Amino acid sequence: MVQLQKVHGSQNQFFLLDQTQLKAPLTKEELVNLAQQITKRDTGLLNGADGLLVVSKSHHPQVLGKMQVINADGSFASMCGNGLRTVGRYLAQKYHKETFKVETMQSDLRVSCKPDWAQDVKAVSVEISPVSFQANDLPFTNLGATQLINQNVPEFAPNLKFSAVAVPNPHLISLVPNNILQSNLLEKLGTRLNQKNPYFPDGVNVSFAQVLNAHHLFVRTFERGVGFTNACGTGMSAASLVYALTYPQEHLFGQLLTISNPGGFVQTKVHRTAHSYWIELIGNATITHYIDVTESELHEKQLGFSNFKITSTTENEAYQKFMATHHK
Ligand SMILES: N[C@H](CCC[C@H](N)C(=O)O)C(=O)O
Repeated sequence: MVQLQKVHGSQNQFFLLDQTQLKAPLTKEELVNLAQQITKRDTGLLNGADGLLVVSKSHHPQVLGKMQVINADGSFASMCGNGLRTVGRYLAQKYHKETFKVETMQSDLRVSCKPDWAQDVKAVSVEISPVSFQANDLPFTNLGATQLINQNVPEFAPNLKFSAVAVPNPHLISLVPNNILQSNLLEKLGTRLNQKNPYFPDGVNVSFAQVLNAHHLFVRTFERGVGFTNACGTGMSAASLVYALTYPQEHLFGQLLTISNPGGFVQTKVHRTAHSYWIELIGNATITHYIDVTESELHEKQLGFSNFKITSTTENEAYQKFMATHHK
């Protein structure tokens, strides 16, 4: 038997599969097929999810495992902030370690377990990096510049300023007033920039961030390869960086920020390095279900989930209870 987990970070939901359990790891095609089917909100497993996190062996020193991220549409992503917290918790429990690195597409990232936020609400801190504002690192084109930091882009929306940053997956960020946050502009722009368009050939995660007070943002994200999610870890991290750069007089680097989202909240800390930046993302890593299935079923083309044996945890109730009393 093979055990999968259904997990969430700030209610950004994923299935997590540790491939090292398998005699024959799934091929790339089988992983994409599994991700596309299991995440479907109607016919998928447990009302679906936003993506599939695949854990496999890393050959890098001091690295406990490798994380691959597959969006609900089957596209691969170079990074997933909420997902990395749940993978971090998984590897911490598997190897009885508190602080270690996880290999991701572009770099080995630091992960450290934090004191529980509440009974049955585990918390993990992860490193979000590398960070780049260069057009060819997103990529973006046809915006008249090789960097986009707090610029007007009338083609996207009148009167808003936009920033484009790779962390390293691609993000388009705008700090907006509440009425814009509540409008359908984010859905229209997110949809448009994730279909064939002259600006983001590989698509882009689009986030609108509202400044609630000096150390508190609300961030909503339309994700590449998924659509709206309850939270986007890399989106909230990118928004924190853009916010710190936009208000240098607030001296926000190194300050603990609270980032609320439709699924709850996380904390971020933006760090400046000699040549760039990195962001610390701290938040819950919740396991809602354990799922036992035979290895052969995972290799099947047409997955039926009826034989998947589900065991629910009580962690989601604990998370909801914590958010009800702490949601900022
Ligand atoms: N949709 C993203 C990947 C998932 C990122 C998000 N769920 C997070 O927590 O960072 C992309 O295609 O770049």
